[in-house]
Amino acid sequence: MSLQVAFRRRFAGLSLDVDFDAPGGVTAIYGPSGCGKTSSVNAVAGLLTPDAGRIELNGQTLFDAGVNLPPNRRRIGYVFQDARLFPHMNVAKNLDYGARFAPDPPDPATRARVIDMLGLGELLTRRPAGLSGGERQRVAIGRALLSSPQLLIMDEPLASLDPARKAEILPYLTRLRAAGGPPILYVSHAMSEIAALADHLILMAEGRVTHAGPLAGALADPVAARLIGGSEGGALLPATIAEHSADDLTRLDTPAGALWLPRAPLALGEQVRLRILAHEVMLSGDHPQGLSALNVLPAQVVQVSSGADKVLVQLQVGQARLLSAITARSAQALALAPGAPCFAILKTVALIQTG
Ligand SMILES: Nc1ncnc2c1ncn2[C@@H]1O[C@H](COP(=O)(O)OP(=O)(O)OP(=O)(O)O)[C@@H](O)[C@H]1O
Repeated sequence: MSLQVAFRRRFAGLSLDVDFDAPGGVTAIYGPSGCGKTSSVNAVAGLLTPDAGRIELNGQTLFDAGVNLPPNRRRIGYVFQDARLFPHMNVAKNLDYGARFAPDPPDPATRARVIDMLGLGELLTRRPAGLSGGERQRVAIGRALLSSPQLLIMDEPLASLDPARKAEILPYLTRLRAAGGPPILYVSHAMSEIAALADHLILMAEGRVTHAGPLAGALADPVAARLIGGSEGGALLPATIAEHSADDLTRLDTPAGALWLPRAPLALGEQVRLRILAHEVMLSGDHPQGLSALNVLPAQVVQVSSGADKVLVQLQVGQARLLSAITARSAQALALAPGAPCFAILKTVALIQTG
């Protein structure tokens, strides 16, 4: 898949000047409220007409001077924050409504696979009013998938759900990604969702793209981490479940080396992601002794980035880049400079299931 987006649109309160490419997989769009995320995906879907620009999907021009393909001819599935199901139709009919717009409607096996993947089999005869918010969102995702889209847009699909429902539905989205579903443009305020799902990250602020690139690289990059803000920066590593030990620990093989976590109820060989937030990584000049931390890794400083609050230190650890957030006082005491050897002490490592 290739999506190229470049457009301008002036509103009374904001001028949008958006330019990004989405190469395939899941591309997350992240940024503060009102920065133009929804407007950007609406321009791709054909729900917002730019003042000027060009939008191209898989070589087909969706928008350009003299071209403005209507939404129903763009072959884009859209999942909104609220499910927007037809209240008078049962789940099966809502799902099949999606297929009406497919130029090559899904065969019964594909329909059955989508129903199975989203756990909709038990719900087919129910009306939307009798479904939970999470169930309604699963139906909305199924309906969008059955329209055989070239691209799926999800705009804050979990935002209206409570934490329990969010946790329930996220595995369906990771499964969709793992099953090689259509490429997805995923708008979200929640970096935890993005860390579980996305391959690429687009950061926006005040109507513009401020960073675009692979997600893992952005999270471990001091400049992008500051744009993301808060305490969301830190490495995201692919990992494989490698060993369960007799003393209830699990070893994971990662590009940063082997890491030990409390026993994870996952099969050997399973692929997961690990999120190591910058403020969970301490640094030491020498190999620390007598520490309870399970994971202490030899590292080399790549760059030191001072900001208004913390100092962000990017580290090379094995084949991976990690980020550590420390105080200016600690950075000075450790005399950190590019190339300096040190030890990274990982206080917490979060395991994210991705399949
Ligand atoms: N139809 C419109 N008419 C006028 N202004 C609009 C319109 N649509 C969007 N805007 C302006 O564009 C800004 C960006 O809106 P948009 O919904 O794209 O932001 P967002 O990043 O998705 O925000 P949120 O995270 O709160 O959903 C809005 O604050 C508003 O000022």
